[in-house]
Amino acid sequence: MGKNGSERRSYSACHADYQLLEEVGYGASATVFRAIYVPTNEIVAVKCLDLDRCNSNLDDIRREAQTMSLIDHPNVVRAYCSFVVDRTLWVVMPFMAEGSCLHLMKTSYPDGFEEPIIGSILKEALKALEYLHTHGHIHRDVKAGNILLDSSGRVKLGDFGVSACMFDKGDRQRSRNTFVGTPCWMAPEVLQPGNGYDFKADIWSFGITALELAHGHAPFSKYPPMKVLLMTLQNAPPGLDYDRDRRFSKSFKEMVAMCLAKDQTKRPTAEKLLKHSFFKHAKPPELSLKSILAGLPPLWERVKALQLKDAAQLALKKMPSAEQEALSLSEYKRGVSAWNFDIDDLKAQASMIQEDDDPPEAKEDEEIVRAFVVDKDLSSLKCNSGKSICANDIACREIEDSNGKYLSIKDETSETKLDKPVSYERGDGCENRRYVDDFVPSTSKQGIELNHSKGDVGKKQKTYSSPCMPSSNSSLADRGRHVERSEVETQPVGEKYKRDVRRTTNFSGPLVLPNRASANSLSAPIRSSGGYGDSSEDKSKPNVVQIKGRFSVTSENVDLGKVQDIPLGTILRRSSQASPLRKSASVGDWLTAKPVPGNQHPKELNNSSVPSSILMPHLQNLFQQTSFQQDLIMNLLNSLQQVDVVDASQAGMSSQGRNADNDILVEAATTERERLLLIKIYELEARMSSLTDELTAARIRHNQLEQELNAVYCREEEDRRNEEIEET
Ligand SMILES: Nc1ncnc2c1ncn2[C@@H]1O[C@H](COP(=O)(O)OP(=O)(O)OP(=O)(O)O)[C@@H](O)[C@H]1O
Repeated sequence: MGKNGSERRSYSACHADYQLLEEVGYGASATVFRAIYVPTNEIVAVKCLDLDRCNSNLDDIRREAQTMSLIDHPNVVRAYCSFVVDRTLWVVMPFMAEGSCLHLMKTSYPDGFEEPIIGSILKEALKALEYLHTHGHIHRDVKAGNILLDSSGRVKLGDFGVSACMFDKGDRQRSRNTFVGTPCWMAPEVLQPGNGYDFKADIWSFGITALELAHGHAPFSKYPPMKVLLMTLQNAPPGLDYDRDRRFSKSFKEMVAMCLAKDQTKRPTAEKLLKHSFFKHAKPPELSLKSILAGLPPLWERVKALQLKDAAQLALKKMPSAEQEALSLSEYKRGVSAWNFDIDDLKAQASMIQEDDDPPEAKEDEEIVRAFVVDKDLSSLKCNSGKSICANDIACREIEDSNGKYLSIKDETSETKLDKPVSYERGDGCENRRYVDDFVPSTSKQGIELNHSKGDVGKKQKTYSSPCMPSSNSSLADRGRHVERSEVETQPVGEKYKRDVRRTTNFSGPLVLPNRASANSLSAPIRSSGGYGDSSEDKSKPNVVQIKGRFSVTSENVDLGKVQDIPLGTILRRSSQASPLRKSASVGDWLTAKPVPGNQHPKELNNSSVPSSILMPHLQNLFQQTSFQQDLIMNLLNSLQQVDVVDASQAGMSSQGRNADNDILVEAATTERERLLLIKIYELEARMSSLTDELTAARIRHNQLEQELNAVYCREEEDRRNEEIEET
């Protein structure tokens, strides 16, 4: 028995004992399946994480898995066991049949929940945080997507445990220079240089989650990552508006405001927050959530419908940039927490934002999809005629409708014949508000195609984002990332989760650019070689610069040898061009943050009274944060410079020669960007070196003065003594 009274069964660590059924969730780093634990016939959830994407070694992961299996609280999803299958980590956990609060909002409550529901959900999540914090853990990824509900309405905080600690040590990156985390939910101190962060970062995320549950989306969720980061640092904290959010009580507003204090020391602990009046009258979720869970279709059907909706949205947009927007939007709203700092991606996302506009309401995608009609009732979809799929089963997995036809997302070639709206009836007779929206475009050439022949399964390997895909040039890995979801669906499940867990989570073509050699090189503005390197280079291990926890950054080694060739005059010229970055105080400060070997303060380093075991983690932490900030700046720098280059090109070019010229331009911009980055680094180092020189000179001067002072003092002493002798 566990401490909270739950029975502690043992689960085998043999993958053949788990029969994977439907996909019920996908996140930035994993795909989650409903599964049967064959020895007891129990339904469980199996989360499959791609080990290739984390830097921890297996021993570390195993050790952490053991520790984490000791987590025992009714509001925390426990990892029953975990084991490695090929290059995938399987984490077995209880199946939360109603999925996440995010799922629920996306499918049925796009504008958020009523206050009593929010109170019930948040109270349980807060109990989980209290438990984790008092046991010395920080969750680091609190958000609606990680608050899970079971069929009885019980609430548990998920995504903690092996996967979390795995990424504490490693990182959740999927490419170099990829900053990973959940920007909308991230506390300012997580982004702020110097001070580090603690469990209060969870309280901030908890406050953001409260807003998410109240509005159906997190604040700033419409903005691209970079903007979210800057807004979090520079703006007043988000909150419940006294006018716009009149439907919410004063105590709710007050509770949110307490959590979202920018100064972490001013935020309450979970324990204290639980005593807030807002939670006093919160009903047990088993009672209050009953009404909102009644009559929903099974989780996997909802997930499938959401996936199709995402696909439909994507298909509607034909231009690459438009695709990027659509996906960025859907990824944000879905709450997927990984993204990259790819400049083109950021630009595409930024292109849909007008600086001074009010943040658009989170309805855009719903409106797009409202114009769609669909051929088949999605509720009739089933997986492979209802057959379950075992890990070892090579049977093809298809999305089948009741007539044995299957649905696949098809590229430009298919004629879409979609005429019947989807709707689900709730048990109480009310039509589900949201499922009617999960349609597929009738007007788009890209869309859902009804294929009458099963023989075609697997042949159709189209991409969601063909317009921006250089299919002939891209590597297998690259193509893999672009392969449409339907293709993924037609693969055997065992293959799918073993080979590319992340691919299912990220079918976002826009995040990948042409000419990139592999998925690993999604965003590599800091490169020592020209252009985007080849795939072999991409496979080389990135230089990982981590911030503790999920908020991590990777950076590639910079070939400083190249820097030596750059004339100093250029450096100085370039540095003034790069100055806009200094506009932001917080960003500007970061520019000087790069530690230069040999320039550490001697007093601190030589302080032998502080044991190195204590000092080292602090230094590492500092180093990691500093590196992160550097990457951030460099990405900002790239983004600004690239925008300039592209703007210039667009202004001066005829449309005919534009494509070819654009290629040259992009290449030139890339090389130029790298050069500028190297220059920037060199400039920082040169500055540091000159400061060191100044310091040394000052020290020497100081010593000289000290000697002179001593000499004067000695002389005075001697004079005094002589005088005394004379007097006596
Ligand atoms: N035990 C479970 N039972 C049912 N569904 C689950 C379970 N665990 C996770 N899910 C679903 O799978 C989704 C993705 O899971 P999870 O958040 O753990 O993946 P992730 O890759 O860590 O995602 P992210 O990094 O975006 O948080 C969840 O949002 C949830 O909807």
